[in-house]
Amino acid sequence: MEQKTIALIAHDGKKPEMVGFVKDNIALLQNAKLVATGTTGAYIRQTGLDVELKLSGPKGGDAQIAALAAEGKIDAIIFFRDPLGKHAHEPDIQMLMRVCDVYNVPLATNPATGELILKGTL
Ligand SMILES: O=C(CO)COP(=O)(O)O
Repeated sequence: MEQKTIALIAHDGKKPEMVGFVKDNIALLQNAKLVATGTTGAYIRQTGLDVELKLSGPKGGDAQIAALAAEGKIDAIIFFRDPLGKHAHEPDIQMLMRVCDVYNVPLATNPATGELILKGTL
């Protein structure tokens, strides 16, 4: 079976939750190729997993991941947004979610859905 590609993204207020999610699901995630926005990816690397780092979200990382999704190069996106925060790159965030809907790419925005997606994808 071909290796699946999972994108992982978390806003600052959600990075601890993302690291916890990755640790809880490390056995599944080890089977995948991982790609992440820059700062999220740096945290995930600390768990020992190999992850390709894109630019930081506010510097275009969300847009890079959206482009990969549009090209059919991503099997699922796990994106823990901070519902309490305001973001200068909000248009990029909306664009990423829109691209997921255009191309029917599974998108989880919380750990409960993220776990279901990992179990169904990996
Ligand atoms: O801003 C982000 C998603 O919108 C995440 O970017 P970082 O992982 O670089 O913090």
